[in-house]
Amino acid sequence: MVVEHVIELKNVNKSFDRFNVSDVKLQIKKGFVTGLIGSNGAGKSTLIKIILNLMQPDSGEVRVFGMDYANNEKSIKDRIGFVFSEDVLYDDLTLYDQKKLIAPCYTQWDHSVFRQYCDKFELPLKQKLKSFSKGMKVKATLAIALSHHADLFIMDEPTAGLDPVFRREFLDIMHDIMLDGNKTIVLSTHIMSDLSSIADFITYIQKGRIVFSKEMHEIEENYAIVRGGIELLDRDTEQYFLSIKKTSAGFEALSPDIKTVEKLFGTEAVIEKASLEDIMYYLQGGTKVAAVD
Ligand SMILES: Nc1ncnc2c1ncn2[C@@H]1O[C@H](COP(=O)(O)OP(=O)(O)OP(=O)(O)O)[C@@H](O)[C@H]1O
Repeated sequence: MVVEHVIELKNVNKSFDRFNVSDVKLQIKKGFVTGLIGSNGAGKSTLIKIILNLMQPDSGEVRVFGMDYANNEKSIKDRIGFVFSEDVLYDDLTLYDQKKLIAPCYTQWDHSVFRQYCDKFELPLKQKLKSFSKGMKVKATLAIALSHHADLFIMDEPTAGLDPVFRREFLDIMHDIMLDGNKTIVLSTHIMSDLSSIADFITYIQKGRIVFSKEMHEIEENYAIVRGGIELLDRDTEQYFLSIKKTSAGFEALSPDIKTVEKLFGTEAVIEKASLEDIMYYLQGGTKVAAVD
């Protein structure tokens, strides 16, 4: 069976006292990098925990590699490399001992790959993990994630706490992984520039709901910020915007369709391509005037 979608979530719901993940439908394509974006508390980590079966949904279906966790947990986890920015290692162990504990959990653990990454990342194997800096701990988790020939990498803010030089190195490693053609990466991050360089798809989460999942190039080519005088806005023109902010000088608005707004406003408005940051900013703050597909 060829599994085109490495991860598939159907109508997933999860309720906490003050937060709900609502009716999440998500398909992650094999062989691509998907970036999960959303503001603090939007639900990215919760979704990642659900995908990894570290948290169970109240309802809905989660399939990874076409399989469910109820019957295939071990074989699914065997093929996933995960990285969290949170501490997931045992502080009282050395990295060497931590590795000895983890290696048997994976059928394809590769000692030589682990050694290579420890050398590359300059990680001391015989030092207790509590003496590692935050960045060193992330690198250690990354070395582990990369050492068992995983097919799917799931990373929750992997570059948080990493210096700019290593962040670039991290992106190079991600590029190298993707050269294989069969690997898939899902990563959540607040660093939009990282995504512009590696993400093929962007899934945007807001208040526990998926607002959109789109191809990166589609976003880059079509989304626009439009600035102009308030007289340009009326019921007809407003329908081309997802969000409008009115200011004393006029309006600023987000459109998902640069060609149409260019035709509509010509030189009367200033029209620029929108960045991912722009899109998040406007979708969160402006007056919402249309549904995002
Ligand atoms: N176990 C839990 N019990 C109660 N509430 C929870 C639990 N886990 C997460 N939440 C709540 O769910 C919401 C979403 O949290 P989550 O960590 O998924 O967001 P996030 O998008 O990853 O945020 P950030 O970018 O700040 O890391 C928050 O309001 C959080 O308080």
